[in-house]
Amino acid sequence: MRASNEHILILNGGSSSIKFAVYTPGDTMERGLHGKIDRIGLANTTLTFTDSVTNQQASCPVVGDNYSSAVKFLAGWLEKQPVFSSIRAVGHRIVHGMEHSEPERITPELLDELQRISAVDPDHLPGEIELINAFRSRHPSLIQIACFDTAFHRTMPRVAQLLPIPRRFDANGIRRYGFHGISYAYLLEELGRIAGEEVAQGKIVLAHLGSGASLAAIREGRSVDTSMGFTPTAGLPMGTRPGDLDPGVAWYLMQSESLAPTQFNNLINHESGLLGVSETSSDMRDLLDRQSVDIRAAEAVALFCYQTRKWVGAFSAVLGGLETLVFSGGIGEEAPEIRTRVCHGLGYLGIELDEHRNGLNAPVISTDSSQVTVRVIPTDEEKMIAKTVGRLLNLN
Ligand SMILES: Nc1ncnc2c1ncn2[C@@H]1O[C@H](COP(=O)(O)OP(=O)(O)O)[C@@H](O)[C@H]1O
Ligand SMILES: CC(=O)OP(=O)(O)O
Ligand SMILES: [Mg+2]
Repeated sequence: MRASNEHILILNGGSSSIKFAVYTPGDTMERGLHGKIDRIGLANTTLTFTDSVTNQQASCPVVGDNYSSAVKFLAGWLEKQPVFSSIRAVGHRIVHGMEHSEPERITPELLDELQRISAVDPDHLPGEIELINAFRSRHPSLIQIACFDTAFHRTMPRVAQLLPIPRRFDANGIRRYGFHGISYAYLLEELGRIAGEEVAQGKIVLAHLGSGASLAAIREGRSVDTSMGFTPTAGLPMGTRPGDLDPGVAWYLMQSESLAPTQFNNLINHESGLLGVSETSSDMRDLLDRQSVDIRAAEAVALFCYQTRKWVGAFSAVLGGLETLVFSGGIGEEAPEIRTRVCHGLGYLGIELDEHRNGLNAPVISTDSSQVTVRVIPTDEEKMIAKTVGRLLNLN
């Protein structure tokens, strides 16, 4: 039998942030100390956390200006927290897992493999590997578990995975994988809990609209397609990533601007999307504030809404109809104007928003007579990982 004071630490290593949360395993999966380091690589990198006892927020400056220093700082800071001595396992969000379809205990072999494939997602994997190594070297007895963002989409039919490039590349694993799978798994579970299993087995589009943004088409509880592909730069425009880009643009820029591969990688991970088009910010809040006075901000917002609407339409075709549309992620959960503009003109699909409900970020934002139920469900990747780790270690 497990000791009642055991805890699980969850780490979600993003491209410019690291989120963390401590959970008590069990039916309720109670969250204790949690927080994040954000603005990694920028000035004023800060660790903010919520004290689980007082429920008060505090913050401290992070020493150093890159991902490695943020990882070291976080590991050192967590070790000093009283709860750390009762941490039994660490669960990691690993954004790219290629063929891995299940969560796995992190072994030296798995680490080697992640290292080998880290070039496929240079924006997430190297940082996530550093996080694993930091805890492995400082606390070798801690169990570490990898939960892959790609795993949820392993059910996609072959036609949704194939890339239309020479066949030999597919043999090397160069195909569409899709991401945000931990979030999608959580949203689907929540949908079943809130609306019932019959709804969760229906024709669903899940829209995870955060700094990274994607949509997934779900039927009978399984992913049948998603907007991201071989890497998280594909699909719709995001904070700093372009989404789908005419492949000829890559070659043209390499010629005309003498862009080196690393510069191109930087362009598609850090300089494009909302930031690239607006020339001011990757943050949707800033752009919504500025759109009436700055045409560049207005165009960035319009492009985001237009492309997201296109993906909803495409996925309704993939599913042969649509019954439920779910908005999630920072933008999906908090921006009524974006939801209105995404749904604009989708009446032909049976989508009818109730603007009052939408303005309140209500759980259901469609009208009672809408054929498609449109919902807002806050996602919780950390909780989903905690549940998985608890289940794997028989702690729940
Ligand atoms: N009230 C809001 N209105 C519009 N956009 C918002 C609001 N709150 C958060 N966002 C946007 O959500 C995005 C971040 O989403 P989030 O899911 O937190 O991202 P991450 O991928 O970093 O976890 C940012 O573009 C931010 O501007
Ligand atoms: C997959 C992905 O884009 O993740 P994030 O939104 O955390 O950057
Ligand atoms: Mg995210």
